[in-house]
Amino acid sequence: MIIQYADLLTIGAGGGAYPAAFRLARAGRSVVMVDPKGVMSGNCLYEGCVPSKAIRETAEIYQSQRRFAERGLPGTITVDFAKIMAHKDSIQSRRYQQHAADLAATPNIQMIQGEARFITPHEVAVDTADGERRLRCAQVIIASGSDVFVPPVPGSEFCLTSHDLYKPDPILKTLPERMIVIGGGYIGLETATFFAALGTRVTLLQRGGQLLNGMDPGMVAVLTPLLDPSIHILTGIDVTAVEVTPEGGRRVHYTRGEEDDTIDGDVVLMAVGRRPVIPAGAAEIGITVTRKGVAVGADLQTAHPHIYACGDVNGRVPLFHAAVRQSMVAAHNILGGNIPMDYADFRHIPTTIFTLPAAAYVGITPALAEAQGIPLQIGRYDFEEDSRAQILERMEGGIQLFFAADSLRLLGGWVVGIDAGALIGQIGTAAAHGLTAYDLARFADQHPMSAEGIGKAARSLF
Ligand SMILES: Cc1cc2nc3c(=O)[nH]c(=O)nc-3n(C[C@H](O)[C@H](O)[C@H](O)COP(=O)(O)OP(=O)(O)OC[C@H]3O[C@@H](n4cnc5c(N)ncnc54)[C@H](O)[C@@H]3O)c2cc1C
Ligand SMILES: NC(=O)c1ccc[n+]([C@@H]2O[C@H](COP(=O)([O-])OP(=O)(O)OC[C@H]3O[C@@H](n4cnc5c(N)ncnc54)[C@H](O)[C@@H]3O)[C@@H](O)[C@H]2O)c1
Repeated sequence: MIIQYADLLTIGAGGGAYPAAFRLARAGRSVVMVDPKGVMSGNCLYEGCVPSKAIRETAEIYQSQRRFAERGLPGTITVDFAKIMAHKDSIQSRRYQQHAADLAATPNIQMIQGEARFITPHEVAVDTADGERRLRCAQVIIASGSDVFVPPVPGSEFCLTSHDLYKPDPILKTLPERMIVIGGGYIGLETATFFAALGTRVTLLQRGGQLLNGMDPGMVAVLTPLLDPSIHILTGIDVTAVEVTPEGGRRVHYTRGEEDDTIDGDVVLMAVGRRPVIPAGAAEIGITVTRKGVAVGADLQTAHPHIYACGDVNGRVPLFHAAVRQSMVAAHNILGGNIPMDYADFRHIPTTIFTLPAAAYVGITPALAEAQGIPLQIGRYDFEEDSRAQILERMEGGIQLFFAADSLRLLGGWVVGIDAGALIGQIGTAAAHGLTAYDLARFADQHPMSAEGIGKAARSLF
């Protein structure tokens, strides 16, 4: 057993861990990152954001080409699924090389491939291929992230998960003719639209009455009719079993209201949520763990002020950029001697559902405003009248901005349609920094870019 000392040890090496690791290493602290993957970036690069969006962008280019077949780009592009997946894999491997170079170029920081568990609040054991290592640590950041949740449905082992689909060298090798998606959240709905765009016949089974459970029903109502009508969406579904058919396909058994029914597909994607990954020993050393994950406040400290929990593991806002910002907050508070000097702003984190088309939101939207009794003034801009949307032949959707009725301060917004993921960042920055409808209305954003719609939405109030 080797005993090593570290000023900071991170459990995990994803977005919740490495920004703090690099910040502290640059400040001269000795840092050790532990992750069974042995590489940086966690699940975002391994099986999440980057690989899924690599497939999305390819599917969108394919859609665009077909839209422009009658607008000067005749001819047929065909789908070579193996090459699409190879492109995805090559981006993952390029980014891993980039991260390895960053790591090699930074002094004071070491990566250990292994799984960490707590022995005491200041001692962590790491199980590696070569046996156990022990580290004494002044500070710890728990950033062990989240993992696919597979419900206890008989036959769920016959389903694919996002891990199987998006990991390097994924299990799915050919484009399925028929895909059944269980779950109409981020992963289920995004993946359904990517595969439908590539030519798969997709059926999506959602438990509740609304897709994208928990998101503003007004935004979901704008998005839903814009989704590919070939996607067969069934809501109010309770999946009861999955089985393999004699032909080697999959049959999903479900109940809807009083009725039992089945549906057949070539593959089934199980996408009903993720669960936090809690390192062994955490609860035993006094860290509070709830169903959502490790309990933390906006300072990211756990019950032990020298132990922080950042990213998906705390269940606050399970998105990559949220994890990165939390990691930086933890780094600042460590540098401040565990007396908080920085806090995460959980209210202004932009969220994009990268469906085709996409929807994005930030801050306070009408459903939340109503629940909190906040009167709103709403600024609207319709992409029907937008020059870039017309150029791209993508005039569906638009921008809505939500202002406090008394001060016209921007509280939030949503975008459905073109450039949603880019526009929501600009809206989020404005809301986080207290800009008003007057500020947005007077800013000369670029023409002909969709961002000029933000100023136009603000000017719709005057
Ligand atoms: C299919 C999919 C698509 C997504 N798309 C987006 C997107 O477009 N945009 C977005 O913002 N977010 C997206 N997300 C979410 C995003 O991936 C996460 O929010 C982000 O990865 C969280 O970072 P993290 O560092 O908290 O955790 P993770 O990325 O989960 O990293 C945690 C790491 O900890 C390691 N670990 C676990 N236990 C231990 C242990 N005991 N010891 C040592 N190491 C351990 C794991 O191996 C893992 O590498 C997506 C997720 C999925 C699954
Ligand atoms: N664009 C992005 O930023 C992005 C993309 C993908 C994933 N993510 C992250 O990954 C997390 C997990 O995504 P997810 O889609 O797995 O979870 P989710 O919580 O977003 O959605 C799960 C959906 O499955 C439904 N469901 C639950 N049980 C069901 C059942 N038995 N039968 C049918 N439907 C059922 C729920 O009603 C819900 O709509 C997200 O919370 C998000 O943090 C983010």
